[in-house]
Amino acid sequence: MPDATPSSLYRPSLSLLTDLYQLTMAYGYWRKGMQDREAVFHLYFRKPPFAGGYAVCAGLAYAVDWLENLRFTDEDLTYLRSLHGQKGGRLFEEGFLDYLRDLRFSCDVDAIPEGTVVFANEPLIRVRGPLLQAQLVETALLTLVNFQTLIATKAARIREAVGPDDQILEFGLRRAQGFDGGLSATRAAYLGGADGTSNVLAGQQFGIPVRGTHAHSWVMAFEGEEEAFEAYADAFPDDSVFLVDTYDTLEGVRNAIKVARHLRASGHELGGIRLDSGDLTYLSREARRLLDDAGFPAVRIVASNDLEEQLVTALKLEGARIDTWGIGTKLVTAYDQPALGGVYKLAALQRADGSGWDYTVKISEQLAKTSIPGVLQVRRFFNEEGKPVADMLYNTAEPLPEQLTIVDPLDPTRRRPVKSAQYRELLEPVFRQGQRVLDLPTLEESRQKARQEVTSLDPGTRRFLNPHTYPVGLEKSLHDFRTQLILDKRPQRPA
Ligand SMILES: Nc1ncnc2c1ncn2[C@@H]1O[C@H](COP(=O)(O)OP(=O)(O)OP(=O)(O)O)[C@@H](O)[C@H]1O
Ligand SMILES: O=P(O)(O)OC[C@H]1O[C@H](OP(=O)(O)OP(=O)(O)O)[C@H](O)[C@@H]1O
Ligand SMILES: O=C(O)c1cccnc1
Repeated sequence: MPDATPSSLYRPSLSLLTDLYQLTMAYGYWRKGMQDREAVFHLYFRKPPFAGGYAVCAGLAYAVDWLENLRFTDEDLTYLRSLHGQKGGRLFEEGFLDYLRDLRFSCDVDAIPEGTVVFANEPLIRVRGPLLQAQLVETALLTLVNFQTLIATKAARIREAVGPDDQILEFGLRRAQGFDGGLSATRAAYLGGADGTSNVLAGQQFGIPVRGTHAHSWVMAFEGEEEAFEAYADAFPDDSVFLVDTYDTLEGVRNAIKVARHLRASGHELGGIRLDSGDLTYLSREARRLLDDAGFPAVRIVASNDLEEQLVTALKLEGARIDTWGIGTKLVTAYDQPALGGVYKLAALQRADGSGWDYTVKISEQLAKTSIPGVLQVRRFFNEEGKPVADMLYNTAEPLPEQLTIVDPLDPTRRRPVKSAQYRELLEPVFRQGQRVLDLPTLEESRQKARQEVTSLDPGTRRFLNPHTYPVGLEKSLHDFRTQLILDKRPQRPA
């Protein structure tokens, strides 16, 4: 059994970061000579997370990196060579491993940029290219995009709850789903709206500002609380935030004020105090009063303790005086919905004789789960004020009619003729024949985009409770075509 340590997991090749069935299907396509049939797949989710009205897409930078580095190394191939089936025979023949050794990603990829607000059924990524390759990348794309989109959305909701001015610090690493869960969650949390993190590796890797206070153990390691605060202030005279709740919170605030006076006498100012238990509304109000009365109105109040967006909303409504929100577990684990159910579905396959597309559809008993055929693009329409009003999915391989009508895929009687002249195509070219054609935005740019996109939404779509469903529909000729395809594929059983 090879030893795997965190550092050995970050390896030159992550091409085996996939489900076995992607490789068995690849082998099967190769044996059948189908590997180069052109195919189109879409990655999308069917419901925004957290019963919300939107999601903030994230993870594309990781996905692009994974695709650019897709290579089967000798080490990967040695492992694949060692795999055997139930009866002891080798799973993959040598010729296939040679094929994998020479494989170079050659698909076209179009994607919605990180930080964009997205809705159910919209392809976040479209992969078009040789069937074997377009299928092979499914699992990695899903694992990278599903998780980061989930966490970026959670962070955006927390930003909505705290408002534009307070600071959000992400403190989740210790409770994250493993070490990469921690690292990618920090990135996505920052993209979605956090201002900083306690995660030092994320600071180094992504340039996210690192921030922090100290633990209860710091106070417990000294004779008394005041002595502990003095010692911390001595080490960080301009960067101290004292955790005041180890023994008695308001007594802790008084001790913090004493040390703040000493700091001021030597030309420094206390940065803040942190509350980590008890009634955060009452304690923050009392702490604010004590600090203000003592002449320290600029000392910030940080609060932590299992916070999430609903609790933050409640604390705000109760009149809590909190300036910085330290949020860990419930942000980085997306506690109330730990997975986004994004899927990756085949939508079109070039005919064997190369004479055009055969469109494909996965039928389900639930209409919401029936896939959408085509080579899809998402067009977002805006009103005169530049606010998004509706999104339309359409098939780029077919001509568009003059007059556009959007049909709700779940209720085809709900239709909207398109009036707005302003629109944007959401999917942008990222790879052409395996070569990257897009310079990715910086994390900072994606973060700013996320905020601007969320604030451009209607308040009804932004609210937490029973949000308004933003209109996303199929262009009518796509809807008609899909309906006919479903009728053709579904067995017509006699009553
Ligand atoms: N004013 C408030 N309104 C609603 N919930 C609050 C309020 N103040 C704190 N909470 C939340 O109540 C929960 C319980 O907090 P509390 O400090 O009583 O328990 P605890 O975390 O077990 O404390 P300790 O860390 O001392 O063991 C936490 O999730 C906290 O964020
Ligand atoms: O509550 P979260 O949103 O997950 O935020 C992170 C929590 O992690 C720390 O607690 P922990 O008890 O691990 O250590 P401590 O001694 O520093 O409080 C910190 O005090 C927060 O309460
Ligand atoms: O710096 C902090 O206050 C911190 C860091 C990690 C977890 N909880 C708090």
